[in-house]
Amino acid sequence: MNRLNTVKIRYGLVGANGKMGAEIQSYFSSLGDLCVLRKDMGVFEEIERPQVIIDFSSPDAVFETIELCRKFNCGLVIGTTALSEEHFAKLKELAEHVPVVQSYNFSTGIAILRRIIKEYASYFEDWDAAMVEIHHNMKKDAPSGTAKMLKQALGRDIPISSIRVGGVFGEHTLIFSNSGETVEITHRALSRRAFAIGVRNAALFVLEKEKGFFSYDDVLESAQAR
Ligand SMILES: NC(=O)C1=CN([C@@H]2O[C@H](COP(=O)(O)OP(=O)(O)OC[C@H]3O[C@@H](n4cnc5c(N)ncnc54)[C@H](OP(=O)(O)O)[C@@H]3O)[C@@H](O)[C@H]2O)C=CC1
Ligand SMILES: O=C(O)C1=N[C@H](C(=O)O)C[C@H](O)C1
Repeated sequence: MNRLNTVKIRYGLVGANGKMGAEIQSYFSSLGDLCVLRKDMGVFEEIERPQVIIDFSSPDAVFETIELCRKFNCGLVIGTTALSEEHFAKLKELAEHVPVVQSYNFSTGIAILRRIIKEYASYFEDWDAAMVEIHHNMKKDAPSGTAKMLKQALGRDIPISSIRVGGVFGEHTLIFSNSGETVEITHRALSRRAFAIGVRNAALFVLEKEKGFFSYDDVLESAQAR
């Protein structure tokens, strides 16, 4: 059996009643992990000290989440989007004491796409570029965190179109075009499980680190190095 699947994580969850909160609890429970702290709007249940806190909620919750990590002296995995510079500054302060993994997308496919973009962006230097991101109609922020992250990987400003429709879990298409041809690269999440798997990888990574600010790329690199 995979060694990592024998570890049972005792975790805290902020945004526990949300869509990602439900998916994380369902996936983590299937592997024997225990949710020992649950926080949501008007909800706070603490059973015992968590080894790691996971936050998929709202930017409004993040400062309190940081305080919780300080109180329990435990690491953080944060997927909440639309964070401000102040949020990042506070998360980095926290990372001086405990490990923090922050990513706007915990799917492996987006991590690969990001690497592809970084490596091949220069081939498209003279081409027009744009992005289209499609998400479910309950999503509060636009553009998506992933779109911002992919734009940063590309290293230039490009137009981003955001579409909110039905139950789409998350689609990102990067378009390169010149007068003669078009290249499109799409990533499509087929369920929220793709994110939950990455969140668990990140939680296991946090358990092995002392402190520091990490990306999901760091988590994947450390898994590849094993
Ligand atoms: N990094 C990644 O891989 C992914 C990131 N996300 C991001 O995760 C976040 C959550 O997404 P999703 O689960 O779809 O959203 P949901 O709205 O379904 O869930 C968020 C939950 O957090 C609660 N919440 C809101 N504000 C607070 C607060 N101040 N304190 C405690 N709880 C609060 C909400 O309560 P209420 O409904 O009452 O407001 C809700 O129950 C978003 O930022 C989203 O973009 C999503 C998927 C993947
Ligand atoms: O809110 C969502 O659903 C998602 N949010 C993240 C984002 O904003 O990029 C990741 C994923 O696309 C799903």
